Amino acid sequence: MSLTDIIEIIIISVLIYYMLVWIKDTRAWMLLRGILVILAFVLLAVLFEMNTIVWIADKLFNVAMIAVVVIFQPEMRKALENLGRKNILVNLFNFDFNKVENGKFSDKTITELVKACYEMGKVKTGALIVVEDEIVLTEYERTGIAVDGILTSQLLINIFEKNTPLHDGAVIVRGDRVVSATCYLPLTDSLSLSKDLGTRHRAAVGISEVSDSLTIVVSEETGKVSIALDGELYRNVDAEFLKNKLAYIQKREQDTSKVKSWRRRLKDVTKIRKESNE
Ligand SMILES: Nc1ncnc2c1ncn2[C@@H]1O[C@H](COP(=O)(O)OP(=O)(O)OP(=O)(O)O)[C@@H](O)[C@H]1O
Repeated sequence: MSLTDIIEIIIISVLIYYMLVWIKDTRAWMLLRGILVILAFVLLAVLFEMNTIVWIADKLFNVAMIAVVVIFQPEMRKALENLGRKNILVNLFNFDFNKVENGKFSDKTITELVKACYEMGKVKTGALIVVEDEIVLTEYERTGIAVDGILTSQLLINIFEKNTPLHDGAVIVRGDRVVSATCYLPLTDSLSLSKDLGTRHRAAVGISEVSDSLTIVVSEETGKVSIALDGELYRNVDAEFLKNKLAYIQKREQDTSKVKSWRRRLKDVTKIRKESNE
């Protein structure tokens, strides 16, 4: 056995491990159990030489593979997006062309967001605000009207004011700017979401399932503020909780851009050296 074989075994083991973890974390787990039942059935058919069943199973195999890809398209897409999001790829190939350098939002933006949400809650103005993280939401941004303005509580309150042209749909926030309003988001088909929640909350959970964004919902009915993050809905949160979650997203961005800031620091050092040489 050569060194290459050992490396190959390690790579395949790691890939199988990550695939099993992925299957366990998604709806694919149920599917895998279903497939195992069918495989056991086919195995029995082979053992007892039930040739017609074996022939049907053989013919259905290719169709089943295509069906799996179609059924799990959202999960596969998310898995690939997660792969592309990993620091190694992003930093090696600099794939995040759409991200502005130093694109994380400031503490001021957090304060303005929290202020706007609770002020809108007080007067029961409905709002849906998506705070983008690493995954760029261009395809959803395109469904709305471009705004590209610095985020302030006044701007958000103005956008969501009832009977104004921009109040319907979602606002997308990138860094310290509101990039787009009236955006249409994908709705979740989660059955675990409470029946008393309507499409605004479903849209918030929907976008959190397909991206790493944090979405804030202000209910028009109750004035309560909720957060959707990683497919979970945190209902009726207080200002402190919202602030902490936003700070967590802000820090997470800072963590992923460690290599960038390291590069920037390297550039600065080279610049200082050049200047001192001159
Ligand atoms: N797919 C979507 N993308 C973006 N915004 C949406 C989407 N679906 C609904 N909305 C927004 O939600 C509003 C309707 O909210 P609805 O009353 O159905 O939701 P809700 O979850 O009960 O919220 P609320 O508590 O505010 O009533 C729409 O007017 C629209 O602004």
